[in-house]
Amino acid sequence: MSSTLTIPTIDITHLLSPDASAAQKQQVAINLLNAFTTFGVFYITSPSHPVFTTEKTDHILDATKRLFALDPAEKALIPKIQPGGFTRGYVPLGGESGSTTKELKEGFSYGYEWTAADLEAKKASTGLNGLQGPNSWPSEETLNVLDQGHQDAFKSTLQEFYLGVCEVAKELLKGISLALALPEDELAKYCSSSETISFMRFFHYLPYANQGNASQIGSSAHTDWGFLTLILSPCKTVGLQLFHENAWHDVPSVENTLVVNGGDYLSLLTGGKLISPLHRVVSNGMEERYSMCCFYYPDYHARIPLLVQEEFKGQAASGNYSLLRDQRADEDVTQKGDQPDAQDAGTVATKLLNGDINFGDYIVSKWTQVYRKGSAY
Ligand SMILES: O=C(O)CCC(=O)C(=O)O
Ligand SMILES: [Fe+2]
Repeated sequence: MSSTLTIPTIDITHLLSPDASAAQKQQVAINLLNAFTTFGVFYITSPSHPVFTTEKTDHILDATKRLFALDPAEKALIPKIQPGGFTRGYVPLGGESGSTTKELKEGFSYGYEWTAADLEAKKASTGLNGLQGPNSWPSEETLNVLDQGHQDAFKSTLQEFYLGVCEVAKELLKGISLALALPEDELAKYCSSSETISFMRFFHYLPYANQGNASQIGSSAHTDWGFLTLILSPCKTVGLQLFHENAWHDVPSVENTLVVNGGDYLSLLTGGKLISPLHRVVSNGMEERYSMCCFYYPDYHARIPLLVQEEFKGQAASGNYSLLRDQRADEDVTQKGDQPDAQDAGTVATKLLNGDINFGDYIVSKWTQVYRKGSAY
């Protein structure tokens, strides 16, 4: 059973506007704090920003549908994601999971588009970190198929959308900093190159009824690992659900908004004050669902100290974050005591908060836990 909660929609225009007064920004911060401490999930909007317009949403949904509607043989030619945190390319059905449940979804993962010159310059200077690199686009031939008869080219539509969502995330950081009684640019200090390691995932959740599979799970119950997740959810069909007060609740699609949820790292840094919510995706059996999820990270080398003074009980104290749990598949867990990186949640939390490990190195090690070779179910 699930029901719908009244999850707030927060207009963040005052965070985006250079003319907004301190009082106006503070009001947005209060709304963010309420939503973050009650649910950990909320909707944001700002009519003045292109990401929230019906026109752009329609273009993105159309591009997403075109991609997943490709001929299976053509789809199979798109490079597949590889293990490790740097995930770019096609995610086949069953290619990745946070649990042993077969998740009925396929995906496509992309991020920052480097120019060839910038990529070479970066390699020659500091080198690429473990979350940076070129995208894995479909071949030119497939891109031509995707673009046929459409005004907006597939690749540029996706690139523009990714940068737009990263921009919104960065502005949102101002409101979150204020919500934590910090200077408005505090969190942005740790996110100067976020867009080069954050990434977007387009998901296509398959209706289970015609898959010969009774599982309703599109994405198993989990918390997100990072900082902020921003989701465009343009399909009216049931899908995203939030676990709140011991029950699952639908997080329905709301036009011209993005769904935002906090990630484990942000929650950990606030001693659990900002909730990293447990959520999942279910299918109603008959209808497809598409979503576009941006996983917004702080800088790879970020070592962020605890951001709050007060002690909070609850989520942080329980250590119940996916980020801190060993999620290797059950079959591997029997051996995990032998693994050099097996550590309990409390130890990992302390290391992250003390700055003994940086965000990026830890995330890279986490990603290897959810990768499945091919469709190994
Ligand atoms: O598709 C969605 O709405 C959410 C997916 C999700 O929670 C995830 O991939 O972490
Ligand atoms: Fe998630």
